[in-house]
Amino acid sequence: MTSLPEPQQNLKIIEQLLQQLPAARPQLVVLPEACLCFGAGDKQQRSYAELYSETAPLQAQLAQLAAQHGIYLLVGTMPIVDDEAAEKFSAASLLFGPDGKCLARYNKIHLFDVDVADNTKTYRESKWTEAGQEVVTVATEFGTLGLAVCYDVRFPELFRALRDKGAAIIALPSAFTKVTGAAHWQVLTRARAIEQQCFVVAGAQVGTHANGRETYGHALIIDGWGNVVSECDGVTSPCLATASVELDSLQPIRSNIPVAKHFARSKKVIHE
Ligand SMILES: O=C(O)CNC(=O)[C@H](CS)NC(=O)CCC(=O)C(=O)O
Repeated sequence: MTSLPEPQQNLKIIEQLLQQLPAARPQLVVLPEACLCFGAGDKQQRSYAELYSETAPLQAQLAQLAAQHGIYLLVGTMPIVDDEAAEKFSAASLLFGPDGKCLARYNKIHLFDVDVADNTKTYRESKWTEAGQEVVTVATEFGTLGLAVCYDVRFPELFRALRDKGAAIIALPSAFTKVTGAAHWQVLTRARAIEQQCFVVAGAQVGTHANGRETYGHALIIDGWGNVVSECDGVTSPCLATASVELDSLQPIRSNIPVAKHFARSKKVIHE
């Protein structure tokens, strides 16, 4: 997506995308980071933040979309507050189930306080975002889903923890910068899939946004062997990358290359 600042306009784009979904169920849809509000000023973003509640208007609309299509809908991130008076919000990833219930919330742990390599831009996400404190996995009818967001992909320890908690698929909604994306996006996402022997489903923002920011796009679905099984072209927007995958394909990879077992052993040497 090339998300706009205003949530209702983005919801319209999401509704159109969902019209194009393949018929197969169960179906997981991973939207990009900041899919409901992108390129707004900090104050404007804060003004769209909701309490985490099934009666909050945006969450109710998203729940209704998940139920209408009978899908697992992972809402990249949206601004969520736990206290109406809070200055900062969580960049929260919410999973809605096919019955419209919110099944999980993950608050982005690693915040993008970064100067991009060519010095064109500085990012200070922690100025308006509260960092997450918890590793989150969630059981679905197709196995355990692990949740991570964008810049988290540079921290393999989080992905190890998700695998330890049983993840078979890791959702990675993102909004990579054009510069870092061109250099690192595919290498990082494939590396995390290979290391943890998990599918990685990485939604992406693409194009030029309201604040002039450029994002890299190339939403990806990667299998547990590191193959790219579907990819958006980095130009078309909105765009769906879709794949039908066999979760059982992880089993031979995991038994032939037993990294989880070997890590349990080496952890003592490395961390103690
Ligand atoms: O700010 C918003 O509206 C939405 N959030 C984002 O765009 C976030 C924080 S600024 N972007 C990233 O984490 C990029 C990571 C990245 O590009 C890298 O690791 O190289």
